[in-house]
Amino acid sequence: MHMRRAFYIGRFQPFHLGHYSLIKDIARDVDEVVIGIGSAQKSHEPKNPFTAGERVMMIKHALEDAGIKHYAIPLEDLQRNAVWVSHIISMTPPFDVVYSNNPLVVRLFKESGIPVEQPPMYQREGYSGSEIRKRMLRDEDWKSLVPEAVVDVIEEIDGVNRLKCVSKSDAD
Ligand SMILES: Nc1ncnc2c1ncn2[C@@H]1O[C@H](COP(=O)(O)OP(=O)(O)OP(=O)(O)O)[C@@H](O)[C@H]1O
Ligand SMILES: NC(=O)c1ccc[n+]([C@@H]2O[C@H](COP(=O)(O)O)[C@@H](O)[C@H]2O)c1
Repeated sequence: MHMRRAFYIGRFQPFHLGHYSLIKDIARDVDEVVIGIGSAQKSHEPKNPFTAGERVMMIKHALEDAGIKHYAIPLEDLQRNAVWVSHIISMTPPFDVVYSNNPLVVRLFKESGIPVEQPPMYQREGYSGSEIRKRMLRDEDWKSLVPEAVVDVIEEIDGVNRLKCVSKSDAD
């Protein structure tokens, strides 16, 4: 029997409850979820504090707790948007459908003839990587916006202090 798989990409800086809720929805429609960890080459920057491997840990532990079958694959950016979809396909398990709200991602996959679903956003005021990084810098509550497993990973890697350190010279 053909396994149905969906592809979903984000930077996951960090993986938050908006991503988590959406992946739980996607997992109801397909057998397995292929998660692309975008901009995998980036870390130690105000907008991208965490490494690809740390983001793999966040996703693995959060989704393991929920029993969701998935693959989390780090994917580096390319200078050439026109060949980006081929790059993604070359690095991932085969998938039948893409879920995204990023206009460029939607456009590139549609132009390649791959079906795209554009799901609604969950509580975008709080469930947003930018908002969570801002709260980390200000010592405001951010732990309620991410799965518990992600709090553990960020504490293990001293993530908040790293973000504060890399944000000192370069306002973002
Ligand atoms: N609150 C949310 N609910 C549902 N989907 C979300 C939510 N936030 C982001 N997404 C989806 O996740 C993908 C982007 O992931 P990304 O890690 O860039 O999240 P982000 O919160 O937008 O990050 P940042 O604020 O750092 O740019 C997009 O497809 C986007 O639609
Ligand atoms: N040419 C490229 O490398 C290319 C094109 C489109 C999206 N992407 C990546 O896909 C991810 C999209 O995720 P966001 O929705 O979080 O922006 C980002 O990491 C972005 O850099 C890369």
